[in-house]
Amino acid sequence: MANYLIGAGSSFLQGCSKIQQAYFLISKNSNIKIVGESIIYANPPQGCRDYFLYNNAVFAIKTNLTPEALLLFLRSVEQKLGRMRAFINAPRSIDLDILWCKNLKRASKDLNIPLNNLFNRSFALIPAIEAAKKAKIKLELEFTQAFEKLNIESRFKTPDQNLL
Ligand SMILES: Nc1ncnc2c1ncn2[C@@H]1O[C@H](COP(=O)(O)OP(=O)(O)OP(=O)(O)O)[C@@H](O)[C@H]1O
Ligand SMILES: Nc1nc2c(c(=O)[nH]1)N=C(CO)CN2
Repeated sequence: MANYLIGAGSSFLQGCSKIQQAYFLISKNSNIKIVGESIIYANPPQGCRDYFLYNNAVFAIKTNLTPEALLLFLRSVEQKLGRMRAFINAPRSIDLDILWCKNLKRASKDLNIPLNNLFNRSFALIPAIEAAKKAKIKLELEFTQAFEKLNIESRFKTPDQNLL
């Protein structure tokens, strides 16, 4: 069984519920065991010019599926939850990405592990570290080093803080 970290993001108003539904559908797959999860964060969009807040969370899982089979399964969950790909960075009901896998790397057009930009996207990195900690998964030093470079206060604002 391999340990993976799965990133979930939604830019819909009901983003939290999309992430909860994704969690539920993943937990129903008999080949996957969820072993930890982060809280659901509300973050300003990063790396794109959206106006709305995103919800983001990370699930730590154990599975025997190959990375390719896991990605196909995650795509099927996205479909079930109404994911459309109208254009690049289009508002998304749910985006599920393989962020990282213990002792495994991939670098092809269709699958990068760790996911490109994981280490400079605070919306993915912070919940990834949290989920791994809950699951007692030991992460590489690269995670701590990247975390220390983040300016967390300026990157994580709750909706209430944005009104100040
Ligand atoms: N680790 C990975 N997890 C998920 N998709 C990946 C991964 N590595 C490469 N991809 C590829 O990324 C492509 C784009 O995925 P998607 O449509 O979810 O993009 P996006 O959500 O618009 O952008 P982002 O990459 O920022 O999530 C897919 O075709 C997929 O094959
Ligand atoms: N905060 C946040 N920003 C983003 C996100 C996301 O999930 N959260 N996803 C993007 C495209 O994948 C682009 N920007």
